[in-house]
Amino acid sequence: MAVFTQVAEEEARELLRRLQLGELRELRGIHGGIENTNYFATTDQGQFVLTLFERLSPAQLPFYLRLMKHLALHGIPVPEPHAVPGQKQENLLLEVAGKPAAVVNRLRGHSELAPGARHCAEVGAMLARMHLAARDFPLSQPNLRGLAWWNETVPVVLPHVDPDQAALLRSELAFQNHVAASSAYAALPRGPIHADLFRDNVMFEDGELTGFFDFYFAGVDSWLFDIAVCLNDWCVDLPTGAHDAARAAAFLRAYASVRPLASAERQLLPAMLRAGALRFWISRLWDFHLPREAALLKPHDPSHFERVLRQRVAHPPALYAATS
Ligand SMILES: Nc1ncnc2c1ncn2[C@@H]1O[C@H](COP(=O)(O)OP(=O)(O)OP(=O)(O)O)[C@@H](O)[C@H]1O
Ligand SMILES: N[C@@H](CCO)C(=O)O
Repeated sequence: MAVFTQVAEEEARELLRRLQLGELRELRGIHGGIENTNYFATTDQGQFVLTLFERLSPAQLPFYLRLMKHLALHGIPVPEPHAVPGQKQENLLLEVAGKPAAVVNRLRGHSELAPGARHCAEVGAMLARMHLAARDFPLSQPNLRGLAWWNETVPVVLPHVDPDQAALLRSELAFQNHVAASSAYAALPRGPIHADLFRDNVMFEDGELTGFFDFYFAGVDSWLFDIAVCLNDWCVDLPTGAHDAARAAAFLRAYASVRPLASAERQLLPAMLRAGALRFWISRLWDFHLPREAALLKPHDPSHFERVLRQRVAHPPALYAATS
């Protein structure tokens, strides 16, 4: 369940009035997600989502909320956060029940958990549009689950894994540090990325993409890393983690039709697929073995991304044809 903090209807009604989003008709807790408290709020003007941030530091939130606003204003379908009219429009962070909070538009549709090549192509094309639309976003915050975090966290999870897994974590981390020091890596185009665009963070309605959401791992990093995170989720078979060449080609062709990949990106794609798998293997190991507040977390299976990483190392996919 994902209502960690109860919100009184009266408080939600008052807030929606202040935001000039209409008169509350229904407030319903959302039973999904493990990080934040979420409610669907329906008013006589539309459908919104009220999120109370349970864990994220208020210092990090303006980057996420203003990025969503920026993307929405540039025509990318993402939940648009609302500010109180008359106050500074960049002030999107609200307070509800003593917690930092936001009110955003509700996206239509549902997540496509068994995507085909057409869904992957839609996500690829929209991801490229999103990268381009975020180029002039003025705030900067690093990807807080990037290389520095992997270097910090691998030693923390090593005591919890077997010797074979420890050897793979150590060697892959060394490989990624080596890649990050290369001139090709320095040449990768960068900007704000979603960094967690899995199947459950995208909505479709009648086969059409209606939006990307859950931007709370976004940060500035290489665009290629975002592509790799998507390929590792949208274009692998669950639960084996095996690469699906048709879906990957559809994704990459659609992405490259909006923004052709640079030569450094084509060169580093296999390495970045390994990086994307390593990132989620580490975070899942961390959540599994070192739960922060056990009651709030139902950790994802870490072994899935161990399998994806082993596959990426053993069989670097030949994806280049789709990218040029
Ligand atoms: N803007 C939105 N429009 C439509 N549905 C939304 C929106 N935001 C959240 N939801 C719904 O609420 C559910 C939970 O949201 P979300 O996945 O962001 O949870 P979380 O706890 O914040 O994060 P996590 O996915 O990391 O557990 C989503 O699966 C989705 O069904
Ligand atoms: N997408 C992440 C969860 C964090 O939102 C995972 O599958 O491990």
